[in-house]
Amino acid sequence: MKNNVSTFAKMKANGEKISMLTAYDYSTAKIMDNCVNGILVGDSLGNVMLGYEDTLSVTMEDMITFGSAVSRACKNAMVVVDMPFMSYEVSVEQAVMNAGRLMKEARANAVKLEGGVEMCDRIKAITNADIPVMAHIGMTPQSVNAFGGFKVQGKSIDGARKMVEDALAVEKAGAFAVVIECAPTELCEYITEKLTIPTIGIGAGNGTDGQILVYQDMLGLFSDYVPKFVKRYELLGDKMVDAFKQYDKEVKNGSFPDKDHSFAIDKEIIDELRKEEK
Ligand SMILES: Nc1nc(=O)c2c([nH]1)NC[C@@H]1CN(c3ccc(C(=O)N[C@@H](CCC(=O)O)C(=O)O)cc3)CN21
Ligand SMILES: CC(C)C(=O)C(=O)O
Ligand SMILES: [Mg+2]
Repeated sequence: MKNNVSTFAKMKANGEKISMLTAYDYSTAKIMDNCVNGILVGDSLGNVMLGYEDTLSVTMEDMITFGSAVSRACKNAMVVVDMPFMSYEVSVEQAVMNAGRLMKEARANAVKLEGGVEMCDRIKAITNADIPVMAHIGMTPQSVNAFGGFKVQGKSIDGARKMVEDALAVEKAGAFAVVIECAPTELCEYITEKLTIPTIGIGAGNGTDGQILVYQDMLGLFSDYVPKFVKRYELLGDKMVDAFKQYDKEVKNGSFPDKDHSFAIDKEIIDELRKEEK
């Protein structure tokens, strides 16, 4: 059966770590589906799929195009789709409408939105519509202009207190899990102990209930920037360069395509055709 909100709850209760990665397309999601517990169609697609400098330009239509592609591929992993910037901030009504679109049109199993205490009325209303909500606190990239950059959060006593408040508030509002991004290890550990819902960390150390990374980052396919928290498990970008250059060489020296990758015709037929032409 497909993983769902109760799978995640049980895993936390059993002390089992939860693994998540992002994916944005059918082919990648199909490969990933049986490897991790959950797949996030993140608005980070703005950076890694569309080449924007941040996530602010990502639209509902983008999330539906990429989200539905991933949903079509997943039979095992729970599929969570990010709500893009300005699709939930305006009002509770707007938030519920757009969360509903991600369920109906992207066939998400849950939605994710950024924000703590100030987003709790949205989290409550979406949850009341039976749409599971994953919250996202700490360094929330849609607030890059308010933060003045992608900076680690929660290092001061006020910042740490605010993050604990945010975590407790999103749990109370009904979130089934919470992503904590770019925050000190011990703070995330403390929050994880205080919450009954699973915490999923990115740049949050090893004390959270689960982890998430952007798949292009962990495969070495994205080089615009490499945050400190990214571990590159492969350097597929280098392997792709090798393959692309080999192809270019073989096209130019005529060794591709060979007979095994070409279609044949009876010699008599081609001879006859050539005769007719003369
Ligand atoms: N490819 C990709 N990976 C991500 O993890 C990611 C995205 N895109 N797009 C949306 C956000 C943006 N994220 C980012 C972007 C930059 C840093 C970064 O440069 N951090 C620095 C400075 C930290 C500090 O000094 O406070 C670092 O060294 O990690 C971190 C997270 C995380 N998300
Ligand atoms: C990195 C994760 C948490 C995310 O929000 C994204 O990929 O958009
Ligand atoms: Mg995101």
